[in-house]
Amino acid sequence: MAQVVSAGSVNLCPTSGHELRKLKPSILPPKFHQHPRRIPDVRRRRNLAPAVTTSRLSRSETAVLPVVPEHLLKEEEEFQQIKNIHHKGNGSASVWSKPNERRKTKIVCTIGPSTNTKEMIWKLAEAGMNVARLNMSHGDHASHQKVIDLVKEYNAQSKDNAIAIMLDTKGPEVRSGDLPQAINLESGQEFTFTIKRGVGTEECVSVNYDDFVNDVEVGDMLLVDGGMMSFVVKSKTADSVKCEVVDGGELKSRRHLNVRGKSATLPSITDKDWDDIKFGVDNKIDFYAVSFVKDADVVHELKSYLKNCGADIHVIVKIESADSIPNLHSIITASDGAMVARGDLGAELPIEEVPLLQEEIIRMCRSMGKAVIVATNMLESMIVHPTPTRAEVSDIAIAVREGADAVMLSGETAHGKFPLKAVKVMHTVALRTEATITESEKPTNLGQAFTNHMSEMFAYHATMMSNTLGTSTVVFTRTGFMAILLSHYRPYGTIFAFTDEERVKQRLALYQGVCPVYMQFSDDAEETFAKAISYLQNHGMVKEGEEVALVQSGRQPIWRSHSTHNIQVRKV
Ligand SMILES: Nc1ncnc2c1ncn2[C@@H]1O[C@H](COP(=O)(O)OP(=O)(O)O)[C@@H](O)[C@H]1O
Ligand SMILES: C=C(OP(=O)(O)O)C(=O)O
Repeated sequence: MAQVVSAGSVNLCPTSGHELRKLKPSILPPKFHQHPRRIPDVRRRRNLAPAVTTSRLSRSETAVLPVVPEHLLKEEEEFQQIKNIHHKGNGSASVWSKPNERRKTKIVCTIGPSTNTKEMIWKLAEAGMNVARLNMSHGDHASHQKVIDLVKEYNAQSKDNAIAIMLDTKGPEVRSGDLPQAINLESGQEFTFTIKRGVGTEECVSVNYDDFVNDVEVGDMLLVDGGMMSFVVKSKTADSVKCEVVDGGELKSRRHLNVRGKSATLPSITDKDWDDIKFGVDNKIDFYAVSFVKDADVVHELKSYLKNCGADIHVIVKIESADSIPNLHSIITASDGAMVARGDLGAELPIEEVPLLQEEIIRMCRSMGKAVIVATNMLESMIVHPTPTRAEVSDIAIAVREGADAVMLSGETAHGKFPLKAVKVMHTVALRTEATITESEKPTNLGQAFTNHMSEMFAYHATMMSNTLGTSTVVFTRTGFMAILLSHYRPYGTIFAFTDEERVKQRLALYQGVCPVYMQFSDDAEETFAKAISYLQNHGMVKEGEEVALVQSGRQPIWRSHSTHNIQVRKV
């Protein structure tokens, strides 16, 4: 924690007094306008969903409008428009029953004591989980192995659904030690953190990081559990840090410990992480989520290790360290995607920076064609309550509107009381929000190099074509590359990605708008197209007479010797 955020261009945050790197001027989140309205009669008569109609307004428009007949009319128009968009996005929405096929934004679920059984994995998958996350900060290899085996078993027996597996490294995180039982700490009382092992009393608890005493200074603010409790450092000895409790609460075992404005001076990948990474290679998992990445070097190191092992595992960088912010661009460039890990991010940096960083990271990933996940506290209250707060619902809607590939559940599914309800809420909110998105920001640098990148040109034009006609897109891919590229253009319709690799099918489960399907390709392109279309028809994913945009391109186009790259419209 010796590296205070300091070098480079620094901006003194006037309200918090913390030193912050100057972020790019942020584009404020789009403003929404909610009419305090009655449900118009016409909607009631037609038995339409009594949903509040949201619409994008320019910033200059006023916030609240009185309800007059014109507005009711406009409201009905807006509602119809949304219905049409919904229809455009999902040509056959009415005949689909499975949540995963219609929702575009994916759901990552952390698996823990509440969900690590066969019954719960199956139920989570059916409720809408797309990615199972294993947090290596908890559990052991045997318990994670059991979950991996169960997810693979689910995938093997499920013909029309796939769950990706993400292994989240513990990283150089600083945690308090084990306690025989939770202790209550009152504001104003003294409390000590020590680097001595095995201490867990009412007055003092161990910290798992030997340089803790060297890294913190008198006056530093310590945050426990992402800021649920805070302490100010009063004095230090050779092995202990004496603090005063600022915001008290219940201290449980193995809680996160952050020092405001500082990152731990530890390597991003620790010995334990390398051990866990090898465990991931042995189990052919799909993604690593790498904790506390501070620069691109660590991503290069991991990628070259994976290459040497011949492992096809994608690397998602967790943006949670103060030190990562100045290196965001190079870190994301080196990776396959990023996770906005808001828990630690909001502890290392002032919390008011978190929404701005979330927007900036999503924008950056989108512009670079990388996956992006928004994580932590999304439905936190549902760990103990069966319904979410309205603020949590809004938080999910914002991440969806900002264009995240996926939203994540942590404690809600790992140790919460209502894991299935949490997934259902996330599913419903994402689906409802997606139906109101009229146009999404197009990737800025994708498509600029059309002359060099045939695939990008095809992805761009296939998207334009499917959006204009209101069709789904059907793509054939061996590596997943073309499906991922299409996903970054965010077509309104679903991307049905046919692949002859089970691993690729599983990985594509993370990507926004992609519905992966395993299918063996035949040597004949026409025969394969026909097989794919009849698969979609048989599964109720497209209807007879409907058009689909068919894409045959990518880095390794299939049937290249027989036919050229092409996009075409086919009638089912
Ligand atoms: N594999 C596991 N075994 C036991 N408990 C777990 C596991 N995964 C998660 N949890 C519990 O769920 C909580 C929330 O999960 P997560 O946000 O991933 O963890 P953390 O914030 O501790 O890194 C954890 O603090 C822990 O109590
Ligand atoms: C996702 C996060 O990481 P972890 O759950 O490992 O603390 C976070 O800090 O928000």
